[in-house]
Amino acid sequence: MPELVFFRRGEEVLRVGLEHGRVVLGRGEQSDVVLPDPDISRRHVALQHDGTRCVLEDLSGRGTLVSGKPMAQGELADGADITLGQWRAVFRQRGSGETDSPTGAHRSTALQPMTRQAEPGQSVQVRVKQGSTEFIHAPRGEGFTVGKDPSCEVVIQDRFISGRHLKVTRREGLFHVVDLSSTNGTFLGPTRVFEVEIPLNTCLRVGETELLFEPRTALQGEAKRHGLIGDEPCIRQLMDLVERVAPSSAAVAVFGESGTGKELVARALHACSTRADQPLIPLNCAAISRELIESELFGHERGSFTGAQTARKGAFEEADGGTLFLDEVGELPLDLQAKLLRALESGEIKRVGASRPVHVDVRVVAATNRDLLAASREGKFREDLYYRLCVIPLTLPPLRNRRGDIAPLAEHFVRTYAPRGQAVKLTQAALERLQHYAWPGNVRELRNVVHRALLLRKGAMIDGGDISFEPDFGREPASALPSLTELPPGITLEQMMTRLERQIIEHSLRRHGGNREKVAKELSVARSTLFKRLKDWGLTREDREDPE
Ligand SMILES: Nc1ncnc2c1ncn2[C@@H]1O[C@H](COP(=O)(O)OP(=O)(O)OP(=O)(O)O)[C@@H](O)[C@H]1O
Repeated sequence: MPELVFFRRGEEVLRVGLEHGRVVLGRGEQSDVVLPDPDISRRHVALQHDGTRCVLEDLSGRGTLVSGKPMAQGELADGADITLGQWRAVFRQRGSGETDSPTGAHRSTALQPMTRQAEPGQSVQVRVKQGSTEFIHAPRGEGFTVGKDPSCEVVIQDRFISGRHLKVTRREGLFHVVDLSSTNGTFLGPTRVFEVEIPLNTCLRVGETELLFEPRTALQGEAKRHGLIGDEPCIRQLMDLVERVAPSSAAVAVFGESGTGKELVARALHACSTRADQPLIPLNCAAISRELIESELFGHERGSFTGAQTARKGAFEEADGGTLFLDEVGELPLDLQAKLLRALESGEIKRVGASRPVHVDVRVVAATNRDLLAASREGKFREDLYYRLCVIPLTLPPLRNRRGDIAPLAEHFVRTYAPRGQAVKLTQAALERLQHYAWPGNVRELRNVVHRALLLRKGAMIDGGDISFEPDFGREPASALPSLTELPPGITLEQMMTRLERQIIEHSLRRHGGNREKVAKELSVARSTLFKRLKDWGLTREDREDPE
């Protein structure tokens, strides 16, 4: 196909295929190819190709320079060099074949509309869209690279894009895009571009991915989309990182004290990834008995152990194509750690009792509130597994180190738990009480405190006096179980039962020095049930762990 190759400052910038029909070049937005240059007329020149000949028609009234001579109208020779302000366009009768989609006369290819430039200092973002999934990259600094390689600021898993595909630099309200010699090219509309300046609200295509440059929406809004509230710089940075690393398949380890939101981060990673329409399978390694954990992870064949009456898929197979969230990964027994490592390295798993392995495509996100490196020094966690899980480490700071998030989180939980139709508010005194507390159980504890205050409040608002904190487990002297008359009046039977259940469990935990195995045995409840209760009540801090 014939084509026009555009150069600026001696560099090839873009190619436009010339189909049959008329293509108008000019400064005005109505032109088929828009060239931002004050020396160019709104509609400067038209090219008409009839399949064999290409005829140029000057529309500027001043004549268009073709190979150094002004031309009003005439046939273009192969290699004719058209001067257009600071641009040059060379006509090639036989294109290089790289322009696989032409710029047609009736399909406006607005290469560089002059409108909607970003104001200096205006925050901008890039919306990365792949099919039904999308995520936001909020650039920091003046430039970023896009590609498959994890060293890029925007990492995209797309089989048609190169390791380092393109580079974007902000330049005077525009985005200067340079294709880094990618194999499959960078496209603006139907046109392959090599270097181009684009304004806001422009969409580039790389492989099967679209990059939309747009004004920044508040990150808080984006974070909220994944259920993560928080506007402290550490949380914004974390969300930024989540959005950057989500599209790759690299293993992510989320560190943080219990209740800081690790599972929420894992869900955000999944939601921002290209796997978002596939399952996210969470598995709590601490809540499953040692006997069952292998089968929960890898599945089992029928009859492989007593009680295995049917074959069953494990979490790895369930998560095939999606994400496996391994919560409390530090609790995994050593023999299972070896099997997990093998599965991660080979991409294959073997069901319990199976003779053959099966291939799985799973992205693993692990979370822990333990110092896994310290655990590996003590021989409790395999160091090689640590490095395999921790390709990208993310750390959630405890709530006491991001006090700016306490009020928005508390208000969020009030909205979540308030009776339908009631707009309950926290008074200043209540907010102050919340602000001055240490939050050993982090956001989960804040959630519980707010929920309790909402249930037990005396007035329409939640006041300082309605706030009560969880008893500091471990330091509270062992006490006998309370009598029912000590329970506050006006709460439902279900709430009373929950409260009583909690007190019984706490009491038992105290007596057994926090050993959950013993508590589960004494109260005849499954370890997983006990763990779930403790988690719901924010009682799973590391300092409350079983002394193993
Ligand atoms: N930033 C946040 N915004 C909104 N809700 C949050 C946030 N962080 C945590 N939560 C809420 O707090 C509770 C605990 O969060 P989550 O289960 O993700 O913590 P975790 O770190 O995984 O805890 P654990 O280590 O005990 O498993 C959940 O109800 C979660 O929705």
